[in-house]
Amino acid sequence: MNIAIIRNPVSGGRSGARLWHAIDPLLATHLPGAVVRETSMGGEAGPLAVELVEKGFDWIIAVGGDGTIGEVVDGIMRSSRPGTLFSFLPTGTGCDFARNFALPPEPDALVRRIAGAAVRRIDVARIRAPLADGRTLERHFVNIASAGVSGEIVRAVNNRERRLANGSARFLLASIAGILRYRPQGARVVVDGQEVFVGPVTVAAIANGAWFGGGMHVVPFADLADGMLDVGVLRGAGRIGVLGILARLYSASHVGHPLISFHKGRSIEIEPLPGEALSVEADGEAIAYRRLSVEVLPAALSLKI
Ligand SMILES: Nc1ncnc2c1ncn2[C@@H]1O[C@H](COP(=O)(O)OP(=O)(O)OP(=O)(O)O)[C@@H](O)[C@H]1O
Repeated sequence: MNIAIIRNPVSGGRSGARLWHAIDPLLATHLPGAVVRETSMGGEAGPLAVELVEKGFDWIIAVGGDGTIGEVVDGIMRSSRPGTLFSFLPTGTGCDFARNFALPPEPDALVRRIAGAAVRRIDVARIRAPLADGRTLERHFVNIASAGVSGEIVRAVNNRERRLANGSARFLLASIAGILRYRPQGARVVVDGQEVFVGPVTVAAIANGAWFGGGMHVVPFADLADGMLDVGVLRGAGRIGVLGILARLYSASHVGHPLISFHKGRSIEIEPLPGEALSVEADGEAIAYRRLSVEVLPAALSLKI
């Protein structure tokens, strides 16, 4: 099998680099012949995945965080062979997608696990945004896309010049700061053509996986392989109330809170009401879209993990 590894060398900072140095010498034994390509800047992993698939590689392994995983999945989905095998070795900061799988933390066990894993099909989500010139912008995500304060938090977390902490602590600090600054925006949420909410929103998340924000179990019912997307909507609320809910997200004890509703569907729209603005992120990366128009692609990804 032709194996290509796409590595983001800056993912996870120093601990990501340490993990990679432990993984690298194991490749020759467990993934013989694997070609390693490193990104040299942000946004390169997706086009690199397309290039490698078109060159004939039939198994692409992402090494990085959620952003890199999402970009590589997007590349595979855009390629002419979207059924190409995909795996990942999580070396990122938040590693929220990896939380959906019980992966061993030790490098040797991790590489063995990937090498010997069976292939399973999981769902992928596709965002579509119409452009003024009539074209449609498309991007896939595999874990969660969201709109609201989470979009602002992701922008702060990914700002490499202003980092106060590492790992999940960085998400928590950015979340507290983001919530204290945020004013809920008016939005409309539509699930399979039915309007499920209109009004001020703090966060609306469209989930394929169950975790975001460095360990927040935000949509705990989300199932990667059910052919559906789960939606969690946290309505506009006072800052202290939202900080209280933030504390509950890690243990999923926010479920049942009167300000939160959950929905399930195949096609989801989250759009700002006139005069309002939503910050949007997908797989932990800020994206320039102002609304989310998402559909599920059931069993689209051949995941070997
Ligand atoms: N060579 C590079 N130099 C600088 N930035 C890069 C490079 N390669 C990728 N990037 C960018 O690095 C960012 C972070 O990547 P990634 O999500 O993989 O790691 P992370 O942020 O540490 O982990 P997580 O998303 O799990 O919290 C992405 O925006 C990606 O586009």
